[in-house]
Amino acid sequence: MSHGWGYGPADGPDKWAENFPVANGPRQSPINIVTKEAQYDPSLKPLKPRYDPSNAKGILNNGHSFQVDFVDDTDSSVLTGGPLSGTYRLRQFHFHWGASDDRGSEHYVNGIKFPCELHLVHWNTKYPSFGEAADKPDGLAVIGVFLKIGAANPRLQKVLDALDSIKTKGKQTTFSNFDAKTLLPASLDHWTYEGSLTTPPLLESVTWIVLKEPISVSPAQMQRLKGLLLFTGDGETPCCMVDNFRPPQLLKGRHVRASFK
Ligand SMILES: NS(=O)(=O)c1ccc(C(=O)N2CCN(Cc3ccccc3)C2)cc1
Ligand SMILES: [Zn+2]
Repeated sequence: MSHGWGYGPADGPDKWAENFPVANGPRQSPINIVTKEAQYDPSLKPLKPRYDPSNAKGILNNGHSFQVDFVDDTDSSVLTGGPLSGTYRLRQFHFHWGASDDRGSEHYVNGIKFPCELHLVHWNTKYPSFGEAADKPDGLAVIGVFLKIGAANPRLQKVLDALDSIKTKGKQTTFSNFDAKTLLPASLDHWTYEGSLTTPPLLESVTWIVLKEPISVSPAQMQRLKGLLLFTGDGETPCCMVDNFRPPQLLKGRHVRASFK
């Protein structure tokens, strides 16, 4: 039983507004980042991700992607700086990808798509929990990292190797001692704008921080992602989980800022 939404013709992004009218709201994500229109903002502070590898908890096939979850009951894995005021705790990271390497990312840069995009999800500790933060305008902060086809990325390997044990929807397994910082590129230069979750309930609560520098992923590593069976629970007709991305949404007057010249 699907949870009502997906990425196919019957339940995909064009249908989401039927159950989630905020889909047509003023601050929806993702967007196409037009770099010439992004204004350098010298007031943006250096981005400071400080993650404790021991907070890694588990890896879950949630039916529309897979996510690595972190213990978030203390401030041991947090993000500060950049456009953020206050402290945001790391909750989970997940990916979006395509059936072929010509698509897969949610954000575009000057109309350019990447084969995959990593999202590291954080919530504002001014609220008592992720659930409380998730519908507040300053509740969440997501770091977006583009993956570009190139050399195999050894830092992805532990995550990819765990996928065989979560082949179908609802499966999860322990996933410990993982430093999410190793998934970030050398440069933390970024674009930032006010947006939303890119999946239902599409809550307009996300400060997006999209890194300019991609990380590499090899074609073989991309194949591992595409082999995931999602959207289905055990016993249902298996279908490969691919194309789990929402297309870019209207800017509606928003401004994108750049942390670099
Ligand atoms: N692609 S994205 O980065 O924008 C993104 C997608 C999903 C999530 C996420 O963890 N949830 C979406 C809703 N879900 C259920 C939920 C739970 C509590 C309150 C409200 C809703 C959790 C976070 C970021
Ligand atoms: Zn995402």
